[in-house]
Amino acid sequence: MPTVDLQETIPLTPTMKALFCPRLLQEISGKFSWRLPDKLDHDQHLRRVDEFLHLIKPNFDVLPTNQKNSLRSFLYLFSGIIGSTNVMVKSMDISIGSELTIGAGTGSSASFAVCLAGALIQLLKLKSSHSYDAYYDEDFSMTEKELISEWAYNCEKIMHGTPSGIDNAACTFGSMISFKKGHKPRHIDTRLNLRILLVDTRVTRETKVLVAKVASVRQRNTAAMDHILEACDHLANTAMQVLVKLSNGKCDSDMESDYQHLAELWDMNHWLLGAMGVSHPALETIRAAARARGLACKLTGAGGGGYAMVLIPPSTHRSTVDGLSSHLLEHGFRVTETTLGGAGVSLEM
Ligand SMILES: Nc1ncnc2c1ncn2[C@@H]1O[C@H](COP(=O)(O)OP(=O)(O)OP(=O)(O)O)[C@@H](O)[C@H]1O
Ligand SMILES: C[C@@](O)(CCO)CC(=O)[O-]
Repeated sequence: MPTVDLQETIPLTPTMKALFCPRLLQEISGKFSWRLPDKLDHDQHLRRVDEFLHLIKPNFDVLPTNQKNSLRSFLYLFSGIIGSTNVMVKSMDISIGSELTIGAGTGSSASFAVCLAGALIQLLKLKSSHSYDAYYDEDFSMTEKELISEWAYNCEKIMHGTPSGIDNAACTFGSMISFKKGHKPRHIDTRLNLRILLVDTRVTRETKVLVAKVASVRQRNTAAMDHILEACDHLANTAMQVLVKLSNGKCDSDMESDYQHLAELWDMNHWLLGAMGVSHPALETIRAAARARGLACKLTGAGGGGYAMVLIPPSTHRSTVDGLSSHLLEHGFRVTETTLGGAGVSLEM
């Protein structure tokens, strides 16, 4: 795992002895299957993983949090998925890379877990198929994607404590999704080329810590915070309507006003997040530079540093985007021009 500067050799037979055959939740009988990630006794399985890691790595507690969580998630998924089958596993090399900055609000933990769960499920498919070619070119089915997302959600619990499930859903299904905790993600078919500047503040932070901070602000100011959260919900719903309109729109002048409306919602969302206490001086510096050029800018993920996103409507002059990028680069930020709505989990073999 070069991204977290970790190279480990994990003994296979002791892993199988200690962690294979995960248990179902107490109230459910039968044998655990990798097809039922939500029925796994998460706490018990994670406890076994932690005990095993302390056994094979006596210095486990002094490792950096990044490395600890990556190892815990890896063993959790490997034993949870492969260890619930009678597929024979042999020694293997697994290497996981990423282009994302870790702990910066672009869901690197979910993307890591989604890729790993996808790879392990594909390995199971290849191992349990009689013909090696049977699954060679096939991508994941919708049911498989749902399982990948659920496994990744379990890993997010290891990383974040109380994740909503939005990051694993976005990483798995790609495109754009409408998401509310506890509900199935809804796919929005926008066919939009929504351009953004993704700006890395280079201020690292931990999502778990920020989420806990918001929870404590809410505990002291419950009614006010609930109104802010409700306002965020309204903004998101309106933004979705605007995105759908933009995706179907044909008339340029309508499009321009829809983009302006989206920019307004973009800024309002940032201000509400700021009221919850998750902005940062570096994010405000980036926002000021974007504002000076008439562009909307908001924080992403849990805030507190990490990334800002500047919306670039199609009418924006190239010189405006280049001027903003140079300005931000000169101030030590990293800038990537990209579009929103990637492909989701997919196989390349
Ligand atoms: N390529 C990778 N290899 C190994 N571990 C990774 C990799 N990418 C992410 N991780 C794990 O994910 C953790 C980062 O999770 P964290 O939630 O703090 O950041 P994030 O997911 O980038 O931010 P956010 O959840 O706010 O979008 C790291 O501590 C590490 O354990
Ligand atoms: C900050 C948060 O909304 C996303 C982190 O990328 C937390 C969550 O939804 O679990």
